[in-house]
Amino acid sequence: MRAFSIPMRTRFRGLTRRDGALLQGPEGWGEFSPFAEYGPAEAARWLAAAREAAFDGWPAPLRERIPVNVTVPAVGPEQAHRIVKAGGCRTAKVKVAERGQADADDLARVEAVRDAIGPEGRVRIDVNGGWDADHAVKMIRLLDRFDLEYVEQPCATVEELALVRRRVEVPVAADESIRRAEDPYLVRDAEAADIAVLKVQPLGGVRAALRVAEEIGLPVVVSSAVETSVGLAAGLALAAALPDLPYACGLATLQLLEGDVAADPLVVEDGCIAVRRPRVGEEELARFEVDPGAWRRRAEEAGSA
Ligand SMILES: O=C(O)CCC(=O)c1ccccc1C(=O)O
Ligand SMILES: [Mg+2]
Repeated sequence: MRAFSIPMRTRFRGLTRRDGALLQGPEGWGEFSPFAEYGPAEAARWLAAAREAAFDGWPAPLRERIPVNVTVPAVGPEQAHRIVKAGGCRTAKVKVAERGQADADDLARVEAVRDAIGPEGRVRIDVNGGWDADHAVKMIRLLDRFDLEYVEQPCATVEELALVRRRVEVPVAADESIRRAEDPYLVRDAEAADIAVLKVQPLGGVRAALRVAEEIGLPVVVSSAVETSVGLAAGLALAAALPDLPYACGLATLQLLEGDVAADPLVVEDGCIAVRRPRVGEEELARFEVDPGAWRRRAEEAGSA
């Protein structure tokens, strides 16, 4: 097992570095990078995803290129504009409702992103459960001045998502209500979302995520957990194996990191990422490598959870 710690270009989800481990097996490399606050039971699914990548490989791809969105952290409007222009994507996902910021900050950021991407581009927002239902309805209606493709996880609970979905025109996507839920199908049963955001590591691998996609019966957006090219490759494999892929995926997150462990990183070309498995480069890894001891212990704990 090898371990890495890569600085983030801008703070994201309160993170300033992305830490994780890499395991190698006959099929290639797998990434194990659960967030620091996750316990062994939750981390066990992330470990299963890494083991699948290294030892089992993935189902055959149905497509070669995956359209992706540029991810815009909760930065000021000028920086948001620059990120979208540099991203080269026709879809942008904008983080809103950051703790310590005001509604006016969200309005200014989304306005700048719409301006940067142009009238033909798509703009979606991700609230990470930061609003209560009444505030969500108010903010979604305000922000829809800039024409929203959908709103991801406007509120924390499935009940609130269902309430908001009935009160706004903008489609609702569920993320945390699927990947961190005991029962991901509550969203389906409560008719709480129009779209399912699926992430490979939190769901326990590409095959596990494909089963969720099939069972949940909603259009899927594959998104990353801010991973190196090794973890992103698993997201691409999922996006490539889904029977339908109507939306751009949130896999352009290498742009959020200062560097990568791959010799041939998964970069965006013409708004898409090519479906392939990059090689871990010794020189690239060396820039960010840390002692793997803590990650070995974390994997052991997760393995026996
Ligand atoms: O979807 C994207 O564009 C990037 C991925 C992303 O936003 C994310 C990354 C790590 C943890 C949570 C999330 C999230 O979608 O909420
Ligand atoms: Mg999200």
